[in-house]
Amino acid sequence: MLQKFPAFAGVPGPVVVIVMDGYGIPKHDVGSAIDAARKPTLDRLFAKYPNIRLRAHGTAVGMPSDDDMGNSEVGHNAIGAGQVYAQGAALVANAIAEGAIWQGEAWQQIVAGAKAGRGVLHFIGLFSDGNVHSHIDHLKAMVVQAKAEGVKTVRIHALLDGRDVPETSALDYVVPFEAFLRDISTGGFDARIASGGGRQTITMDRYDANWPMVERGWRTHVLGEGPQFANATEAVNGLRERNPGTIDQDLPEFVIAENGNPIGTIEDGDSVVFYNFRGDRAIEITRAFVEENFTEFDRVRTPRVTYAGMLQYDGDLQLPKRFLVAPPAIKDTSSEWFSKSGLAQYACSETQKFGHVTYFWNGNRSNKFEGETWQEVPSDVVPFEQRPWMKAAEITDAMIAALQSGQYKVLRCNYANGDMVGHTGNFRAATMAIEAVDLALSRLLPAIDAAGGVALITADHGNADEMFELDKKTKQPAQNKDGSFKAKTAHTLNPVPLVLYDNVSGGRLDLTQTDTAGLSNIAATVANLLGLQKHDTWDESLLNVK
Ligand SMILES: O=C(O)[C@H](O)COP(=O)(O)O
Ligand SMILES: [Mn+2]
Ligand SMILES: [Mn+2]
Repeated sequence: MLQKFPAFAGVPGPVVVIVMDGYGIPKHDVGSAIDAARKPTLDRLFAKYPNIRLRAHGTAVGMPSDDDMGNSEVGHNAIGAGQVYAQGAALVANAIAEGAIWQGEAWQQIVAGAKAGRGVLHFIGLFSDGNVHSHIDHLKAMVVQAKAEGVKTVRIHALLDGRDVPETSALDYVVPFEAFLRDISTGGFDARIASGGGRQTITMDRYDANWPMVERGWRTHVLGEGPQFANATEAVNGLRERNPGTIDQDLPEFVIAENGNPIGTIEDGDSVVFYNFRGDRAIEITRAFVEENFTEFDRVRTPRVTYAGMLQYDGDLQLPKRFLVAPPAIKDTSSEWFSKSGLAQYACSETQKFGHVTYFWNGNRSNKFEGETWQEVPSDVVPFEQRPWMKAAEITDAMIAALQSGQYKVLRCNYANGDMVGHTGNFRAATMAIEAVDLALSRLLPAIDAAGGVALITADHGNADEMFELDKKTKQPAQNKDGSFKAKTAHTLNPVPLVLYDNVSGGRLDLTQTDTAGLSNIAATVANLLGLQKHDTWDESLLNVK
């Protein structure tokens, strides 16, 4: 049970945390869909209510360096847990730098498994240095080590990114990596890219949104079905020619073949490492490999393999059982402690972000704490630039109903729009995404007033705030030769807002801007608004009671 907070007895109604996914504070108005959007509700919030800036990237959310952008996993982990843990990206980099990963039982079983079979080790994962789901340097280190430990054949199944890195940068990774693989393939060792495709087309679905995407990945990587090319460089060039204007994340699948035979199907006795460290988009394909009674799609053939994830992706489900690096041990989350303090909690988002406000929020656990209600609004399966409003209205309906029920003391939701539409690189659609969130807030806030509650309105990281790539030197929006701007699909390094929407305290409550204020300060702030002290392990509250 959390102790009472002496300075403030708590607001009469509920405390609502609203995450506007991908809503950063822009540095430039050029290229900011947030500046371009008509957003009277947000404008009024920033003009009339206490608001500060929070750090949402780099070391403030457990990333290895301040050059790393934030992302949903680390952002929601920090908000929900009220603490900063060294995250997957940092844990894996350290385990490799120190060599601890090679001493681990999981790596040894992967190598032993491959050697006992045909000698084939497969790596499947996101093929970039985005450091959101994976890092290509981790893959490189594992290929080098596999050779040193006597594995004969390595096959890589490369998911093209263009979502955490520039939108058509695939060849910047594929060309040098294929050269590296050619150089290291000596003395009977043979390492090649064997299949792949755009990350939004195959394999990396999340939250059960689109299983056919995972099935397509299985058929590509495991069964070797798909358009054939001689190598991955030719595949990327060929697929671009056949699909003009398609950005990397949306490219179709490809298979590398020799004389019509795929070079890297996955067979009995092989070892498979899924080398993403982040779990949301790793869980479905992992289930396809490890579940005996799997019914989500017809696997056609189920090779008996030694399978490992880079991390364990779900602590409650222990998925997968074998993993190369231990995930951050996230403890004492706000959901757990509000639950132990007897508070009923409500969490809502649409499918694309549902796990963000539940599983990520609760420290990468898929089980609820007592007194939690989780509501998922099914997302459409469409390119989101075609529906930038997404399910903002339906999430708002659900939140209003939950507020009106009077059952919940702590509520949270995530509006996916700024992020999911920001990732498409479509500027016009991204402004509409922000406008949809603004409209949703204009409906939700009066319901919070009616319930005697307050809201903290924030974001997990930026995205729609920078829709054009920045020039590396000038940090200004970069232009193509013809004067047009280069579309940007990735997150940003910008801070995010924290607004306190409070019409109940009579002006007693304010927010304190500190140099280090970040997402991990939100949990303690919520506790204080509830009239409770923070848990000892949480970072400081930003609430200032006058
Ligand atoms: O998985 C994704 O869609 C992107 O890599 C990161 O976006 P998110 O961190 O906002 O989910
Ligand atoms: Mn996000
Ligand atoms: Mn995102």
